[in-house]
Amino acid sequence: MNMYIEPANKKLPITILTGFLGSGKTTLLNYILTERHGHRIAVIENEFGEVDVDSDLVLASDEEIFQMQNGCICCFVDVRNDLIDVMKKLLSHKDKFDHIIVETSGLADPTPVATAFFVDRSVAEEVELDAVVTLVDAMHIDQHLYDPVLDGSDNQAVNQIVAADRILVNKIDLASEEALGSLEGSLRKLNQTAPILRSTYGKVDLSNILGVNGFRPSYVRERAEILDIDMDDDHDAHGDHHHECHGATCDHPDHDHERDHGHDHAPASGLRPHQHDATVKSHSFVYPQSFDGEKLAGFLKDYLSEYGDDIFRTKGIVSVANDERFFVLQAVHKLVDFRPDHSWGDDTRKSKFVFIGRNLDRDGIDRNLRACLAA
Ligand SMILES: Nc1nc2c(ncn2[C@@H]2O[C@H](COP(=O)(O)OP(=O)(O)OP(=O)(O)O)[C@@H](O)[C@H]2O)c(=O)[nH]1
Repeated sequence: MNMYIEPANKKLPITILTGFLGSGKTTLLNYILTERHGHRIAVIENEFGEVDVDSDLVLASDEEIFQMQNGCICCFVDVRNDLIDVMKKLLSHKDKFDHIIVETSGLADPTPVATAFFVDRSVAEEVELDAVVTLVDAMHIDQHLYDPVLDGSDNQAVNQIVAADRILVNKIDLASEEALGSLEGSLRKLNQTAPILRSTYGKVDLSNILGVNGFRPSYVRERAEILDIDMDDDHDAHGDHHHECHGATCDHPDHDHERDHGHDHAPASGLRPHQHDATVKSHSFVYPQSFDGEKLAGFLKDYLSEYGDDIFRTKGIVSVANDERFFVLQAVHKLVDFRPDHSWGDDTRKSKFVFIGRNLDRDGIDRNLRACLAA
């Protein structure tokens, strides 16, 4: 049985626009919709706390805007099902646009929203996640990141930053250079890989946040960049091209096994020091060998269905034996999307995985991954 999804011809890229309440999502969206950028965009908006689902598809110039207002998109299964229905409607006349933006409510956790696209197979085959773009209010974010009320419970402001592929620090007109520097330092501790951009009223070079997979020489690199996986051969400097990761036992100096998404930063706001999920970590694994694709797909599915509550995101670029194409892994909690992409071309074949979450068993993951290497 084929356990991974074969690629359809051309997939519609989806950008998930997230950010805490009032961070400037609608402002950015309006900027995107009025800017000439060559994309024809359909928008799905999810406002928090409104009553009705507006099932009309509203056409606004070249763009299509669809409002979902019956609850928070990340909290209610019904709303996520609505999202799939909306998506199917959009896909039924996809000739009219080439990009979809989903604006989540300010209290949403973007990961369940991203997950929703993988749930429905017919939708999953037609769309792909371009990027999770998280807006940060340069002036107010501290009070949410260090919210003492949330001590010990889920903090959506933190989750939004952790899940980001691009972070846009907005409202820089309201913050000093010093405060921005310190904020960016805090953001870096939460998310070590997403590029951090700055804006006022959402004005940003849109090529940095939309269609970020376009126009790069190496397709492998491009996909890796979207997934924020560093595919650079760190080991060149050491003449160690074939270094294998041994998880916890690996002592390679350049190896990025454990990125600490936890943080005990001193709050700029003067609130008492607060620990956000010091338990959230990321581990990466790199292997020069190719994998048995079926085995790996089976392992990922089983492992994430068992531990996916704690594992927020899993990403990877994978070399599969006897297949010219590199495979892209993108999982959100328990839902796994693992599929072939383009040919490796001139790029060196190697596999790299990133696991982000709590209570990660690095040795166990390493052992299990190794068991899926091609014979
Ligand atoms: N000074 C300043 N104000 C901004 C900037 N960007 C947005 N705003 C203002 O911030 C407020 C909130 O912006 P929105 O775009 O509505 O924020 P949002 O993220 O969509 O808010 P929610 O829908 O509540 O989640 C509005 O009054 C904007 O005009 C900025 O760069 N500088």
